[in-house]
Amino acid sequence: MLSLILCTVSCFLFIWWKWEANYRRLKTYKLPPMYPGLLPIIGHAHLLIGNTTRLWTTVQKFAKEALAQGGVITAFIGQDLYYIIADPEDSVTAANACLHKHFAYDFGKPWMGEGLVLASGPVWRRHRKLLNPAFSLQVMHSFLGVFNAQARRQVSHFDWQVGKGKFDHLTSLKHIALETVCLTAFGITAEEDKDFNNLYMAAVDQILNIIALRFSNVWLQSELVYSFTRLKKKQDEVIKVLNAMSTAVIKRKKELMKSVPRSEWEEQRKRSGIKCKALMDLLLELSEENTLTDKEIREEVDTAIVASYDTTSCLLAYIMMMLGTHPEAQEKMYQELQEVFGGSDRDVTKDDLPKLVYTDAVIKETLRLFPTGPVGLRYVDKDVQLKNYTMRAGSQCALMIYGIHHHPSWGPDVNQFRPERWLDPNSLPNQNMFAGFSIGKRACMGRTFATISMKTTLSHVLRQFKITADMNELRLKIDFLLKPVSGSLVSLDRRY
Ligand code: HEM
Repeated sequence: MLSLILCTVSCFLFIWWKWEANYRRLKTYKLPPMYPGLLPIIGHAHLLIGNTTRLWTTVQKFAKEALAQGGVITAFIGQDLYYIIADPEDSVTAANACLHKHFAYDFGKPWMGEGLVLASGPVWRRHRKLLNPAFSLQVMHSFLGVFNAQARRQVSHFDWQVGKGKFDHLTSLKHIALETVCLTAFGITAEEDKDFNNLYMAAVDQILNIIALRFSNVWLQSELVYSFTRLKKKQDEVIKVLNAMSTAVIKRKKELMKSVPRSEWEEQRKRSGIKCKALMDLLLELSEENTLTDKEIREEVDTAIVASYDTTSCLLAYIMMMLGTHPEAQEKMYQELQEVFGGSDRDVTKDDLPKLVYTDAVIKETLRLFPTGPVGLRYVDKDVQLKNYTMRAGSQCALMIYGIHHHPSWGPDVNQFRPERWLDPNSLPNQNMFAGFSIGKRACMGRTFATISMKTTLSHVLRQFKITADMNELRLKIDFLLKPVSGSLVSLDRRY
């Protein structure tokens, strides 16, 4: 017993000594101000422990402190030094210099492997270049037929709720968004088994929650400790469901391609209006050429599904709630739609898209206040010079997108929902101030996809319904993405 106590005390003293030595070494550099509440050994980790609602509160506090201290602060999580950056210029510098993702992204690798969001180094560079053509404006415009059809399906889902009071509109938005990515990026009809889709979407929610919990509860970061937990068992179950989706998508696409000769397939694609290769066609072509392995294809399919449907549906939910809370903004948007569509319920065309200026402002303003990806975490693999500090190689950095969006340069009404601020580009602070689709070389590849599909959905929904909501009811958490815990409720009345 005595030897066990002695052993535990010695281990503790050794860890403490190591932590102190590391801390004293780093303090010899000119560091940005330290966030209050530093404790020996664990640093600021105690502020992150708990559920992911608490994590969201802590992230907001870190961002506000960074802004109060001139844009950059530091914190320790265990031994790791973090540069927490809310200064827009420094964020761009850091985002472009540090292309390596933080180790927390590895927690998602049993699911998405080296897919674009998680990959680093040469794999990321190669895949980004290979997949880039699938996100061109031409490809996105060719999806407009599907976006319109899906927006009409969304309207018919919402029809059931008219006049019935508040309902949770996120579930329906998610279903339609999942179908949309299958129809566009993968060129297949979505899984018709509703139960399977529900199971899949629940599994996505669970895995994102698990990843966030592993980051915030630091003892779970050790693979050894984690392997003995119930959370790990849950993860294994959930991953089986997640992989079943990408396997089904690839299988269905391959069957579809086999059922018709190649020449006819190409002809069909031309007839469907898709002139360049959509993501799945490109992936399968790269597989035929042996440029990508089957495993890499599955990982990119997993990545594209979740990167697209979960983000766009959450943002659409926030936008509808914002419009429901701000009837004057909703009325302005409705007036714009009346002007562009001349009072008809016709489909959105590519010529309409640039005319939807106020709609675009509503999307950006909501994303500014509710950034779907509120923080980007990166590994600092070399010394990086910021405006006033040098980030040291071997440390970590947090790009505080939420902080950038609340920077004082936005003006005294920074916390208010005011889409009008986007209407005069000259009155906007510089372009680095908007980081809703992230910033720098690793910014979102699906920005155009997301913007066109959301504009199309909103154009159809707003022409049909008047929305009422109360944004104060919304409770948020960071499950990797900024997600509602509860209260994503709206009520709908028909316009006519
Ligand atoms: C409202 C919708 C969307 C928002 C707000 C959004 C936001 C973001 C953000 C913040 C990142 C950086 C993530 C990080 O560094 O951790 C990102 C990356 C990414 N997004 Fe999106 N996204 C959206 C929709 C989409 C869609 C529709 C697609 C695909 C069809 C997509 C594909 C990607 C990919 C592939 C990356 C990784 C890029 C890289 O690391 O090189 N996103 N997105």
